[in-house]
Amino acid sequence: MTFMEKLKHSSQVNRSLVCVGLDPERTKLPECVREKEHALFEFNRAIIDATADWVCAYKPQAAYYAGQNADEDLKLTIDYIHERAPEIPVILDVKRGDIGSTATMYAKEAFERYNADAVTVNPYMGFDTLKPFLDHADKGVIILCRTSNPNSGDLQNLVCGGKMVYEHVALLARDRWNYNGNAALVIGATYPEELRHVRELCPDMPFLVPGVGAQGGDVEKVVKFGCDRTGHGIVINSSRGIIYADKTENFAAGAGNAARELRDLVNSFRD
Ligand SMILES: O=C(O)c1cc(=O)[nH]c(=O)n1[C@@H]1O[C@H](COP(=O)(O)O)[C@@H](O)[C@H]1O
Repeated sequence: MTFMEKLKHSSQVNRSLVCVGLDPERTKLPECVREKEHALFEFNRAIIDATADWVCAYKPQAAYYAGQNADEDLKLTIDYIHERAPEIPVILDVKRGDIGSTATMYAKEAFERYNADAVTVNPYMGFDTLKPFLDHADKGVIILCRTSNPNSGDLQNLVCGGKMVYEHVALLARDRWNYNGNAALVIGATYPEELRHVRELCPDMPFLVPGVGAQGGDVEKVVKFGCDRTGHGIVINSSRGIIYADKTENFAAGAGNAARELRDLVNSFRD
C-alpha cells in the first residue's frame, strides 16, 4: 500500500484524523521509565499500545532522538509501529532540504534506514531538492507551506509575483511537484484563515496540521476549514498534549484517553 492508501485506510478503520507526535524528552518521562535502557522507546511503546485504536498516523520528530543520542530508539519505535499496528502510517518529521545528491541520501535515510511511510521536507531550496523524495511514488512527501510557529510569516507571507510565498508553495505542490500524486502540505493549526485559503487552492491534497494542544490551535476551525469535501484530508497532530497528558506511572492510559478525546472532539465537528 502507498502512504496515501494507508492513510485513507487507517483514518477510516479508526474513524480518526488524529496523529500522535512521538516527541519524548528524557527529563520529562515518568520515573518508572526514565532509567530504563532505551527509555524513549519504552515510553513510546506504551503510548503506541494505548493509542493505536484512536489514531490515523504517528509522527516521531527526529530531533528528539538525534538530540538525545537515541537514534536506535527511533528505529525501534518505527519498527514497533509497523509490527504492532501495521495499518497505521509513520510520518518521519525531519524537515529535510538540500542539494539533490545530499537529498538522495536523506531520502534513503527516511525510507530505507527508518522505513518511514512519509517524510516532512522544506521547500526553500526548490524542486531539485524535493525530487529525490517525490520520486518514491509509494511514500508521502509532506511539504512545509504555512508553519505553526509565531514568526512563520517572516518569509512565508512575503508577496512576490502577486502571491504570498506560502501560496506559491501550495500551488507548486498541487501541480508541478505532484507528478506522483504523493505530495502533501504542512499548515499550522494556529493559522486557520490560511488553512481555509489553502484548502480552496488545493481541494484534494492531504494536509498535516500540527499546532493543536500545546500550541493552542482551535480544533473546530481546523476541522471546519481544513477537511476536504469527503470529510477527510487532514492529519491533526498533537505531541505534548497527548504524550504528557498524565505525568505519573499511568502515563500510557492518560495518553490513550487524550488521543480518544481528541479524536471524538474532531469527529464532533465533521459533517
Ligand atoms: O512538520 C511538523 O510536524 C510541524 C510543523 C509546524 O509547522 N509546526 C509544528 O509544530 N510541527 C511539529 O509538530 C509537533 C508539534 O508538537 P506539539 O506542539 O507538542 O503538539 C512538533 O514535532 C513540531 O516539530
